[in-house]
Amino acid sequence: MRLTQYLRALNALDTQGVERTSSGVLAEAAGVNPAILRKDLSLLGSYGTRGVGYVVRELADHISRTLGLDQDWRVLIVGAGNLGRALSGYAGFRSRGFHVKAMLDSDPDLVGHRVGELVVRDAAELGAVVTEQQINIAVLAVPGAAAQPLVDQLADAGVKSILSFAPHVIRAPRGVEVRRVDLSTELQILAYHAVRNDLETGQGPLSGLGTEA
Ligand SMILES: NC(=O)c1ccc[n+]([C@@H]2O[C@H](COP(=O)([O-])OP(=O)(O)OC[C@H]3O[C@@H](n4cnc5c(N)ncnc54)[C@H](O)[C@@H]3O)[C@@H](O)[C@H]2O)c1
Repeated sequence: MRLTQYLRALNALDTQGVERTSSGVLAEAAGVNPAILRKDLSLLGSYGTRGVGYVVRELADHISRTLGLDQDWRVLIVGAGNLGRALSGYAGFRSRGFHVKAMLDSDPDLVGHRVGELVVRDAAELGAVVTEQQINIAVLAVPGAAAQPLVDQLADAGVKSILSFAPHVIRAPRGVEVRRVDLSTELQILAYHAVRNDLETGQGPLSGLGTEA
């Protein structure tokens, strides 16, 4: 999504103390074509001023509002294993408006244990926790086979946005947005590009194979 790329670039400029920027600079920082950026921003109703450009903070706030990032997002993490614990401790969520409010696990040995500021609760309490903590986003950090039943339970409890790290394909219930993050696939894509690149530049272990089919 290009708006998130613009926002990341604007936040980086803001952190560097840059107050105004041009479409060319912003497009380069976001890694997109300047004409596309200008079109996207004009669709948002945000026109840069000729000779002045865009006011960095103002535009970042405008994009944040458009993306719903000015809201208070209350996050539930399901799965208090390696990944769930790592995610719950990530400070970058809070600074972007995502507040981890609860963590669940089905393992009785983990229930009741403290992870940072949270106490792991029993997965059987899912519905009650969603209501009590007014959860609007859930993150699944559970084994693949556990993901679909949890998505269905979360949907029944009223959660409409779910991010799953589980490797299984998930059927999203009606009205629920499920996004999957699959690091293994991303790594495979990266490996594929690295091999292609080596073949094309004549470097690397497979270079002797050439690029012809
Ligand atoms: N997508 C990625 O990039 C990526 C990267 C690492 C791990 N993963 C995936 O994330 C998941 C978690 O990985 P991990 O290393 O943290 O595993 P882990 O085994 O350390 O943790 C999984 C936790 O889920 C709990 N759990 C199992 N079923 C549950 C249920 N029904 N309700 C609540 N909790 C339940 C387990 O008790 C365990 O504590 C796995 O599916 C793994 O394949 C994905």
